[in-house]
Amino acid sequence: MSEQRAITMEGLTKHYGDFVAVKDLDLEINRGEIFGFLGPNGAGKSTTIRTLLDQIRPTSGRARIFGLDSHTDSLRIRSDVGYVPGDLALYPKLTGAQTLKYFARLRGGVDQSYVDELAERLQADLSRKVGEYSTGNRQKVGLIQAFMHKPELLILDEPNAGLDPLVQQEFHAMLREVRDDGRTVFLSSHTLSEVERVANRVGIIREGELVAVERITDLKAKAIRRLDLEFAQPVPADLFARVDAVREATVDGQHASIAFDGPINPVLHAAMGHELVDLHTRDADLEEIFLAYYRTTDTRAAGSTDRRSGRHAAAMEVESSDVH
Ligand SMILES: Nc1ncnc2c1ncn2[C@@H]1O[C@H](COP(=O)(O)OP(=O)(O)OP(=O)(O)O)[C@@H](O)[C@H]1O
Repeated sequence: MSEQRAITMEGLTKHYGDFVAVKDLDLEINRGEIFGFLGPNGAGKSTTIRTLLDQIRPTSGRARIFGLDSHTDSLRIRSDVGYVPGDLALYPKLTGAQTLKYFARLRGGVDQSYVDELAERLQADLSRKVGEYSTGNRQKVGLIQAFMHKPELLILDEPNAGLDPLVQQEFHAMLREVRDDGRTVFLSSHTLSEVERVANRVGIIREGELVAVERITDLKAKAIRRLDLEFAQPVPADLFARVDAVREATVDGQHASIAFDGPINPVLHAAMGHELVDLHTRDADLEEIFLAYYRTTDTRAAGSTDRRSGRHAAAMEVESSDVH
């Protein structure tokens, strides 16, 4: 267990027939970090995770957890991992408490007082039958079973589903405690706002390919910013069309709204010669950065024959309406 890498993926690839769900993933997750694994629905997050856990076999490439092969050493690995699947299925006739006792037995026993503490922190009602639970309550049972043996690595596939904001805050506090303990969290999500509060680094996966791996702070430094300008007179619609830094510009009469990266100077330079009445800048949040990554790659993919392009564009539209 001296291995410093919690997870190593080398050329990890998974085909379903001739469909490429995950393509050539190279990624290293260090011990003691919270890593956000981000991508829209269908990007390949769950497939990657299920490969890590040896629930499915890679078509090529390999994954290691604490230096151990995810396939040949899967039994040894399991005792050090806590996992919440994206499609958590529990026995509907057992109560939450019975369910957790069952999982605890499978683990060879856990500290019951810690289970009680987790249940209290997440405000989980364990007395009722799981079949009667809301999504959020079921998710809480999933989280407790993942945390209860204090694993070295937590692999959480979209764990926030159905949790109300207060419980989410508590859950984030629990994740930070895991990290402060030197343990590791691999957290998949389709919304950046969910991970930006807790993650040290994020990897962005799109159509099975890793398109970026960044420290959260670097991602913010690269951030696209927004500039809103109000002019005294209407300005030409293509005023910012030739400015490299401009990623997106909406010019409507006397108003312009610009998304840009890098220094502000070239943008202001383009505006010169027109009388400015007001100017307002703001940092884009990570959701916008996330969408920008997708916009760039979507443009590149335009005209490609990838049968999934249209579907992913649609998925991102739903996401953007969620965040704007
Ligand atoms: N058993 C399977 N057979 C065929 N295709 C599959 C199978 N499992 C997943 N896929 C496809 O692989 C792609 C990646 O799916 P995956 O579940 O890994 O995505 P995801 O990023 O976890 O998305 P979601 O958030 O929707 O779960 C999807 O297009 C999905 O339809």
